[in-house]
Order: sequence, then C-alpha cells, then structure tokens
Amino acid sequence: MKIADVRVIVTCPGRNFVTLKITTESGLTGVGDATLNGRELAVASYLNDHVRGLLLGRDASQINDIWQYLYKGAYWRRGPVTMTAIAAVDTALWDIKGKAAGMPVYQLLGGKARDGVLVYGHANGATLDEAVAEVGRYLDRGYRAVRVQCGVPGLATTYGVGKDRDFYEPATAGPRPEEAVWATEKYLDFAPKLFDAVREAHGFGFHLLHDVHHRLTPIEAARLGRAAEPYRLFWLEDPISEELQEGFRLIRQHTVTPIAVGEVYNSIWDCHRLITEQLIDYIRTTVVHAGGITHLRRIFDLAALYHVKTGSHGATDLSPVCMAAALHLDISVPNFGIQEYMPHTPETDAVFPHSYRFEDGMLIPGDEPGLGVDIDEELAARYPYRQAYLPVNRLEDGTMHDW
Ligand SMILES: O=C(O)[C@@H](O)[C@@H](O)[C@H](O)[C@H](O)CO
Repeated sequence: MKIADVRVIVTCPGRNFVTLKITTESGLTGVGDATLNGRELAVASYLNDHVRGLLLGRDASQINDIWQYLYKGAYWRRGPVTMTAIAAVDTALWDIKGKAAGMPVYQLLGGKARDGVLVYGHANGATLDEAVAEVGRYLDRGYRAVRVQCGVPGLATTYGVGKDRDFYEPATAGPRPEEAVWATEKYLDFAPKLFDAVREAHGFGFHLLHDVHHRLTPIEAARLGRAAEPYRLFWLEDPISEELQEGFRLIRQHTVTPIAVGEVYNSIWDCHRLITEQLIDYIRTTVVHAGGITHLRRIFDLAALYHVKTGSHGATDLSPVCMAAALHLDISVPNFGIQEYMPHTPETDAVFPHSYRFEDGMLIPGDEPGLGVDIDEELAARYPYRQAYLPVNRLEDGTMHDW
C-alpha cells in the first residue's frame, strides 16, 4: 500500500476549506480535513512544502508510525498548524485503511456502541424573542439538544448571532478581521434571562446548551454557572480562555453547571489536567484540530477513565470530511456525550459528497468502506480561495478582549 500521490486542495464554496487527498499505488484514495479557520494557507503550505515529500513511497497502512514520524520527526511539537496537518494525514490514512479492509472506519474502531450520534443544533436570535422562537424551530425539526445564543441588549454584535439564520459563519472575507465590542456586565445580567425565557417557552424536555466563547474570568464564569443552575444546562461551553487550566478549578468550586471546553486544544497535553482532575465534564477536541482519529482516540480514552464525556466541535469551518471522521469515532467510543452539528451550505455539501445523514436528532455515519466522504475536485476548482478572518473583539474602552 505505497503512497503514490499526495494533493492539497484549497477551495472556497462559500467559505475556505483545505483538504488533503492521498492516493496509493493501487489507486485507493483517502481524504483528510486540514482547515484552520483564518489561517488556512499556513496548513496548506505545511503539508505541501514539508509533509508531502515525506509521505511519498511510505506504506499507507502504517498509521501509527506515520503519526509519530510527523509528530516527533518535526521536533517542534503540537500547535494548531502542525496538529491540523498531522490530522489531515491521519484521517486520510484511516479512510484508506477502511477502503482496503472493505469496512466503514467505525468497524475498525471496534464497531458501533450506539444507534446514532446525538447532536446539538444552533439557535440564535438578535433579540430574546427571536432566540426563543429559533429554539422552537430546532425542536420542530427533531433536534433533542439545542444551543442558544442571543444578541445582548446594548451591544451592537454578539458572538454566535449570525447574519444567516441557518448557516452561521463568523469569518468574513477581506484583508482584515471585523471588530466586535463586548461588555461582560451587560452579558452577565442578560444570559440568565435568556435561559429563563427559553425554559419558560419550551420546557425542560430537551438539552439546552450555551457557549460563552472564552470571554469571562473564572469568578465571572462561576457566577454565570450558578445563575444558570435552575435552567439545568447540558453544558456551559468555553466559559474562560482555555490556556489557564487552573481557572476551571475555581469555576468547579462554585457551581454544578456542567462545563465543556476544548475546541482550540490540539493535543492531550493541553487538557490532561482538566481531565485527570475532573475539572470539566465534556472534552470538545475534534479530529481536524487535535491530531486526527489516532490522537483524538487517546484523548477520549483518557477522558473515559475520569468520567469525562466527549462533545466534539462541529462548526461549519470544519469540513464534511472532519464531520464524517468525527462520527465514526463518536459512534464507537464508550464515553460519547454529544456532537456539535451545524449543517453546511448546499454549495459545500456538493463539493464534499457524503453519506452521513440527520435522523431524529441524531447523525448516522454511512456504512460504505472508509469514512463515506469525498471531494469533487472539479467542482472544488471552481471556488478559488478568498482571504477571510475571524473577528476580533474589544471592550467598550477599546481594550482587546477574547473573541
Ligand atoms: O462552538 C462553536 O462552534 C464555536 O466556538 C465555533 O463556531 C468557533 O467560533 C469557530 O469554529 C471558529 O472558527
């Protein structure tokens, strides 16, 4: 199973995606997502200029060795660019291994441990009434878990409230990021009112989630977690900036609201203390940014030992290739919690034909050999890369804040 070709495909069917495609001498192909929102070309270059030549001629079946070769071999370990590049290679090799075995990847991971993958959808509204109505729309569509985000009175823009109702996209095309404004006190006063209104209108028969997007200090997050307790959130996501693992201990001391974190972590070394000290309830690392199926499985296994469940990131900047890979892992691990799901636009779905499907609040991975996802290269070529950035965020006095 020698690797004969390695190609990096950059395409922008509405938003940028980087995809790695590996072909073996016998003609088997595998795909891996390599998208790093706002820094896409850095990963494309890493793969093209520093990884491609190392893979040609190597045995595609040696996934573990290739992973270590790229990780230890780089000397410079971890970090989003390196780990996204390694993830792309790893994912493509699992896809190939599945095709070579004639089995879906979840079979290679030990088989299905559940019927489907519980997902949460994104309800958001500029006003409280709109947000409450949006939650209802998701429940009507069969979602059993809904994340709610809402414009904060007195703030012009708020994280999670998109311009498009169905296809949330925070990155904007152009040479510079958009600038947003933030006021913690306004948000902290408003958020419990939002949870109250949602529960009042729709009851407690579904899971309610909320994302803080790294904007609070530990004590502020503790205050919000405590205020949210009557509304029984499934989780409070990214309450504080993710670098300070000790910060989560302080939150824990004050509230029983479950905590989820991890979309910006790239390795087990970023979250091992959070897991082993049981400072979080859900780990949100995902395939594309945390070293692929091989490494994510290690994180999930460690988490399982400490009763921490999975809750992988699944925003639209993670391509359908990442989603397919995540689903194979989600359906097979013992400690699965939930999977984030934001449907892609029809343009993106056409570029990445896939067999996973939404059914009754769950995603079901396809049963064909490999990951059940591909890239239509001809179509992809019609959408050239467009520079785009995630927003930056400032306090009302101009101080740079976490976005
Ligand atoms: O929970 C989430 O889905 C978010 O935090 C993401 O939308 C995040 O902002 C984007 O993936 C950034 O690219």
